[in-house]
Amino acid sequence: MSKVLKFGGKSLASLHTNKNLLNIIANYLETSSLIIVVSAIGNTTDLLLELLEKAKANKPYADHLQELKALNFYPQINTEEHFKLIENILQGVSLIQDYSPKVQDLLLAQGELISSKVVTQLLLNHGLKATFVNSTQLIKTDAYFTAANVNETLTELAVQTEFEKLADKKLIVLGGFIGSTAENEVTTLGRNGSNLTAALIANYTQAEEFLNFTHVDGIYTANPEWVASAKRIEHLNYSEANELATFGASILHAKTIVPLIEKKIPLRILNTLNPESTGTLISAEPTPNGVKSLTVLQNVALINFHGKGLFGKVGVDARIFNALAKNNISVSVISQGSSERGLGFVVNDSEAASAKEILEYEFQQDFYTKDVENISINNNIAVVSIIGQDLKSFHKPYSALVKNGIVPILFNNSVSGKNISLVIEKAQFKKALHVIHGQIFGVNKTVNIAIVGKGTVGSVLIDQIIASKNQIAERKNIDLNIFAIANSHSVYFSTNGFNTDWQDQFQTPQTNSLSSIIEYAKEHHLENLILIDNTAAESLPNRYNDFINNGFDIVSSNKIANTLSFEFYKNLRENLKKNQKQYLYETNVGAGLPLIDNIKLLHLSGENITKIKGVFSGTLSYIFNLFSVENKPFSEVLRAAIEKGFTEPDPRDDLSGTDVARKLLILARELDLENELQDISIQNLIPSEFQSLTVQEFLAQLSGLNNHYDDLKQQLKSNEVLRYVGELSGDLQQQKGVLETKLIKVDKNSALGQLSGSDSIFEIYTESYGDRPIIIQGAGAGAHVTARGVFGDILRLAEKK
Ligand SMILES: Nc1ncnc2c1ncn2[C@@H]1O[C@H](COP(=O)(O)OP(=O)(O)O)[C@@H](O)[C@H]1O
Ligand SMILES: N[C@@H](CC(=O)OP(=O)(O)O)C(=O)O
Repeated sequence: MSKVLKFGGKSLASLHTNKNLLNIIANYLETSSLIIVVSAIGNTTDLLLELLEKAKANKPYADHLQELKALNFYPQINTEEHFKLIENILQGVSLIQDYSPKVQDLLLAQGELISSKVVTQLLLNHGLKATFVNSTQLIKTDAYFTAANVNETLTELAVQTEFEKLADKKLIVLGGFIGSTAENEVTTLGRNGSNLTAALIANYTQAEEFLNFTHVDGIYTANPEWVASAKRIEHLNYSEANELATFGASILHAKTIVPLIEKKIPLRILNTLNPESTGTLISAEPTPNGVKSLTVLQNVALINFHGKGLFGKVGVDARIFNALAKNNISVSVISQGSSERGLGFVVNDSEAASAKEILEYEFQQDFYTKDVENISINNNIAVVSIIGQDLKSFHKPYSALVKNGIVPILFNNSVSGKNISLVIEKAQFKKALHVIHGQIFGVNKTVNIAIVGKGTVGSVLIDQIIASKNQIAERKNIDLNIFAIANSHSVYFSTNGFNTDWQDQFQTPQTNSLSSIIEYAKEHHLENLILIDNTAAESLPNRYNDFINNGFDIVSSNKIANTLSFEFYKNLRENLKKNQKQYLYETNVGAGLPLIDNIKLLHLSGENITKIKGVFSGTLSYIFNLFSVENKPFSEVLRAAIEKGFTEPDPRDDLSGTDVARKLLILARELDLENELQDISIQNLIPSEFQSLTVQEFLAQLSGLNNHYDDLKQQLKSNEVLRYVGELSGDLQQQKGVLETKLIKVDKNSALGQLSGSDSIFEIYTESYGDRPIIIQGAGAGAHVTARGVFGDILRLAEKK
């Protein structure tokens, strides 16, 4: 018994330096006779096709031809006969500026004819007695040039007759991919066809094994060129491998597996360049259930057949598929959706136009009676197949896709095996692969983050994410990848994600437009997108919808979006709902304190929140905690707060009460109250004569505030302290609540009175808790706690993705 060994183009690419091919053949030859099937050397087939196209366009091609000659040069092998033919064909094509599929096949076949002669000579030179066989004589096909169908009876006969004659030869070499018609016109079996040649020879010679030497370590869970985290598969059964081949895993020709099944010949995919790898075994042995791999068909088109009048009528489908089959057009995915959508099916894009014509002819009578309305072609699609997927658990990859803005145009599960194919927009196929692969194979899912704002909170957050990245990857299987960092005028990108030295990673901004973040994500097929807004910018919230429409969730420490008009607030939420996206802003009130989520949950669970009251501002907390108990003028306390960096650059932004009012409004809207900022009664702590000063003037005159605040302090009883509070009350079942911010006197033994440092406190009164409010208290400001809070929101989103 013999073994069939097939070597792909890349395995032959550097024959002079690469000893692996010789070693592999010599090793196997010690224990078995061998039939070696070879593809054309390197990218010869692609070069030949390019030459044809150049000649057809009447462009110069001499350089290209030279490249081809160099690639196929081997001493002692006279390639003149082949190159004469190649040059003649190209001259002819240049003259008439066209070529037929028959001419294409004759030209391409020269690649495999040369390589099989070269490999024979190489083996002979190394003392291995190799015999060359011209495979165009063995593989008999129909005349469907460029993708000819093998005539199995004639081929079996030809192979067996030839191999009987060669019974005493232990090492035979032949070219894959090529054959000939009954009239001896040269044909090819379609791209990657050498695998099919090898499988047929294995069948007809009853080989014990088919070893397919390629340049990757085996079959992977997805094309490793597209999905870097794809894993090698140890074992596939025939039916899985067949689905894989049929649905586009270009590592196998679509028809490779069938000839092996009949005689149960095992196929092993191995790597010529890495002989250590055990590769992938394909055999009749059963394998565990579950998804095995993802494949893509790219050169396809979707035909939509609209014919409401015909549905329900017997025999329509048969008419469609018979008409196509008669013309040798095969259909890979079929979906008969709702009657409005008619029937959709996928064909090779090169056959789409003739498929349409054939059907228009077949159904001309039905067009006339208006039973068929329209037959259209969509070339802008790809088919992603999930091999091994059953319908039971399909909802998971499906919803992962939808969350990433990829809505399949149609899908079906194959009749031939466990496999679901999705027709999607061509531009989205790589992203779809990443999303499904991450979802199914439990390998880490990547969450791609763009951070706008690299001030105090922004930069602390970036450091925090980078520092915790590895732990999160290990514990949660989530890879947090910061792909963009921006401020109001510059955007910086990093293909592999920013890391510890992120500050040095961007010396010059790559662009200044925030839209480029969206473009970059599209171009790089990034999935699971989050935009972080760590700015205080008024303008950025207006861009949120752009990001949401393009697949981003939003996390924001910026309060603006929640405090613009209620109309804006509502529209944003409607758009989030429409796009199934989320917007988290836990840090908008109380920085890192778990406030908003708790209020949301209480409200959602039907708990009637009757009042929320508290010290919402860490800055004002610090100022009045200190001022109330220490014997210091107000200006001195305020200066201490400024020096500690607790205030905004202009402290009047804090003292005006607007920040507290915004927080109050955000909480009110969580309770479904439709208040506007203007509805809030805000006590401005700046006496009117100080309100129109410049910042510098104001800072120079702080002591002017002392009299006013001393007066207030005088009025305090011995057990009282001052607190600046926000309060939300009224009938909260109504559309609007009563919202006010004010400086009040409280008992120093009360919860509010006991507040210290720059802590915030929130008292949440509800019907069930009566007059004992839920109290949330702690550091309510500061870059570190705020960044932690934003980080918490990111993780919340990442886990749901
Ligand atoms: N699931 C998959 N596993 C491994 N490789 C795949 C897969 N799908 C597609 N490929 C592609 O198949 C290529 C190998 O097949 P091919 O080019 O025919 O090799 P060769 O020319 O060496 O025979 C790889 O470069 C890889 O990109
Ligand atoms: N040379 C042909 C046939 C083939 O199978 O090649 P490879 O084994 O290198 O994919 C092609 O490029 O399509």
